[in-house]
Amino acid sequence: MTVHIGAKQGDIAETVLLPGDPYRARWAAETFLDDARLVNEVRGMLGFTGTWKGHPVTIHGTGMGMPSLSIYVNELIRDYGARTLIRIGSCGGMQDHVGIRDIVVAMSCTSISTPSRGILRELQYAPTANWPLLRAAVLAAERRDRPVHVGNIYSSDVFYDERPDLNEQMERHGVLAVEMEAAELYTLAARHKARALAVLTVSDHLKTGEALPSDKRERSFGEMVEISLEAAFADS
Ligand SMILES: O=P(O)(O)O[C@H]1O[C@H](CO)[C@@H](O)[C@H]1O
Ligand SMILES: O=c1cc[nH]c(=O)[nH]1
Repeated sequence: MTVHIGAKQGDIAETVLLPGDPYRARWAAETFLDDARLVNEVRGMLGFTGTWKGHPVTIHGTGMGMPSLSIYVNELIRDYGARTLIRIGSCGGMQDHVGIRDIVVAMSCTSISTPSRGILRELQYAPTANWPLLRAAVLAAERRDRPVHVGNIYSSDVFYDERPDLNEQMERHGVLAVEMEAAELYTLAARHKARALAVLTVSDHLKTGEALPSDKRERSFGEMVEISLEAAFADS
């Protein structure tokens, strides 16, 4: 047990899928895993462990924003031995060609700041996906009949953004979508020699104002879960 995770040693799999929403963790575990059992509910942050095609998998919520994700990912890696960590999140489209419900696979993450800023200081570190996971996820996504976009995303500290000028520059420089966790996930994984990826589904669009309701964010988006599971075990 850790301060924030009540699971016993051995209750967490080496492969962990990480939605921001703990109820999406429950939905994904019930939908995609066999023999899923609750392994954490400290502070209502639900984590489940089961198997997918015989492989042990944990699906654990991170909460919203990089400080919250940092707590769970630090404990999952350092105390429970997680080695492959894939964020399954929602995001806001920032380009005209990125549509609602499209899949975005994050190759790299732009940010203003992350919790690691304190140690990276003046370094403009570029949080980057694990290449074998990225390649496997893109191949898995391309096998489906749904648009997939691969590239740079923006990991923001805020949902209610007040800097349209920055969004304009990011759109101009090809940033595909905005979310709030992946940059710190990639940074922590690099620091601890683990593998990380973010597979996202577009739930909102910054340019058109479209937005899916909360129940769709919690209980749909199955393709990003399947793509993530296929990518995690592509080499096994
Ligand atoms: O759907 P999740 O995974 O929570 O991800 C996105 O949704 C939340 C904001 O509504 C932020 O956590 C953002 O990154
Ligand atoms: O617009 C959005 C949608 C999802 N998540 C975000 O952080 N922003």
